[in-house]
Amino acid sequence: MFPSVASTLSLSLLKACSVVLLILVARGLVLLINMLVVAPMSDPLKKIQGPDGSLLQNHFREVMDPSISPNTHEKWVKSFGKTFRFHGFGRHDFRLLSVDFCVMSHILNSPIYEKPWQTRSLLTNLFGRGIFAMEGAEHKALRKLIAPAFSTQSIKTMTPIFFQKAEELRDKWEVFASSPTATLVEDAKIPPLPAPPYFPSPSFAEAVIDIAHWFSLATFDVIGLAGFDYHFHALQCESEEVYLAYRNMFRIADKGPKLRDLVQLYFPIIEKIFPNEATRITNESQRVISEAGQQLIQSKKLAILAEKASASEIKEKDILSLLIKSNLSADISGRLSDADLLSQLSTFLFAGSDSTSLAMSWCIHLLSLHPDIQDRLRSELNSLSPCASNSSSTSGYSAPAHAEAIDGLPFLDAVVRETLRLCPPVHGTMRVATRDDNIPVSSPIVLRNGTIIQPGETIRLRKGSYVHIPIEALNFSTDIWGEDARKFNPDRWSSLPHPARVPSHPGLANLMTFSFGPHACPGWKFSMLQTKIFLATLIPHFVFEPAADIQKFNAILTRPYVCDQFEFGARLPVKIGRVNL
Ligand code: HEM
Repeated sequence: MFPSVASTLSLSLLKACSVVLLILVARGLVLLINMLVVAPMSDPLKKIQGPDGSLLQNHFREVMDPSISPNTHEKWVKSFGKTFRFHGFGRHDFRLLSVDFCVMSHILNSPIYEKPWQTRSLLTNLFGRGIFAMEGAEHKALRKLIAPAFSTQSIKTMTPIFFQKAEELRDKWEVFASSPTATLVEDAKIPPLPAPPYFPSPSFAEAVIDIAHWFSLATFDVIGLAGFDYHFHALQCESEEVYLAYRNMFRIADKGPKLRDLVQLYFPIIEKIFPNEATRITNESQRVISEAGQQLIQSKKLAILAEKASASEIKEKDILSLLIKSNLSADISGRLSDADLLSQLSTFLFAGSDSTSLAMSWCIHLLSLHPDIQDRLRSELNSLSPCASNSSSTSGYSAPAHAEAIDGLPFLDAVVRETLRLCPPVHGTMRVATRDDNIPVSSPIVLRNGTIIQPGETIRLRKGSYVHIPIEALNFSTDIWGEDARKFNPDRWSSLPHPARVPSHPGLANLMTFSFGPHACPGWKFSMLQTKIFLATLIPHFVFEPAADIQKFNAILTRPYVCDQFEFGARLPVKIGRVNL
């Protein structure tokens, strides 16, 4: 009797399971059909022109790969106008792309648009839940909190740090430039480059250095000191633990997301159950960063509490101090936990160092390709004051005053802006609509059915639609910058064409490099001044020539690679020689 009850029970259970499974499969099918067929039919973006593709074709590469994106964007703008759609994960997935500033301004300033959860999740996996992952009131409060660290006054107080690190780097490079047998990089883990093509030049010793590597060390030290009042000494000790942890983590991230990474975004459990080599390296790097960060937070907390106890005025304006101070004073409910503080620290370490180091690397690269511009810049810097051109240290004169003089040099300013325009370290970003919206356009759009949307009228976007913010494409737009938009021409900044002069956002004319709106880069002034001070310290001492063909690769940031040597990772070798003083 019992076996038959048991078998009846198990039969019922089996039936119940089958029904549940059937319901799940049916529901999945309905969702799939809705996603692939029904929803796209009523998507307003379907009406807009854009490149077509086969069923599962995507246009991610055309949109985001800097080796083809400039030509593709230009071709699409010619064919479809300034605002069009492309395909994400297949023909059903319509996404908006626009080089119309009116459209971009609306999207970047409206609270309707947020970073997609996929972007936030990817960044959270690397840095924890820092500012990059925040939206709404929480994000606004944090921006307010850190604002004093990025004020003009605060940045002025950081200039001695910029000079100190620029001079340390100059002294390191002196050794290479005066030794014809200098090695490319001291880090033995990076395989040496094959012999570079020879560029005959009587002024040159045969030293070739990887400037991307060196700027990366120097800017890491700068953000440590300026952002957290902590000295990593990465420039002096390239095997500095936290720095290496970062580099290792980015050697993985720089390869770009693989299919497995995309699947893991939707099913994070896979990473936990089947960790691969990349996961293990990332976890180990995060462990090192976390340990160092926790120590830093604790000692900073103690220092601030001690200052509080002695009733002396707390003067520190570095990012970490500001976060901790506000934490100690805010009501308990609004306080950041130590884990939150750690995520912010990790985020700023990345945001503040890598992007600026890339800006400097691209700048030297462009100057090496344009010796005439390099010479003009050197002349301007030499005319400034002896401090800029000789090897004396910054001690003995006021760094902020000297920084102000450097900041005011017109050609240096033009060279830095032009580099940031032509080689934006952030190639593009993404937003998603959290509600239905109507977006105003300033340039006409011809819909697929021939209807024309006139300037001042709007296009409709549905909740959940993705928008690509094409930073590089806007920087390369011939409508904004003129016919020679893809040329390195710093002189354009002394007579900008009208569309580039009327800023659609505050900041650097219509340069998109730092984005704009509530998520715009808070570090742009910090980065510009730091770059200028480094150039003012290095250019009067060294001459640079190209050492290899370089290409851009974009994964989170746009980094330089030696053509056909992708496997060696990001690097930018240049020939370096001493200027005969
Ligand atoms: C050349 C150097 C830099 C470039 C090109 C750059 C570019 C950008 C861009 C494009 C964004 C907006 C991303 C988005 O909306 O999706 C951004 C955000 C941000 N940047 Fe920068 N950045 C640079 C330097 C810095 C520096 C030096 C710092 C800090 C010291 C910094 C801190 C941040 C932070 C915290 C955010 C997030 C802002 C938010 O979400 O509210 N950046 N940056």
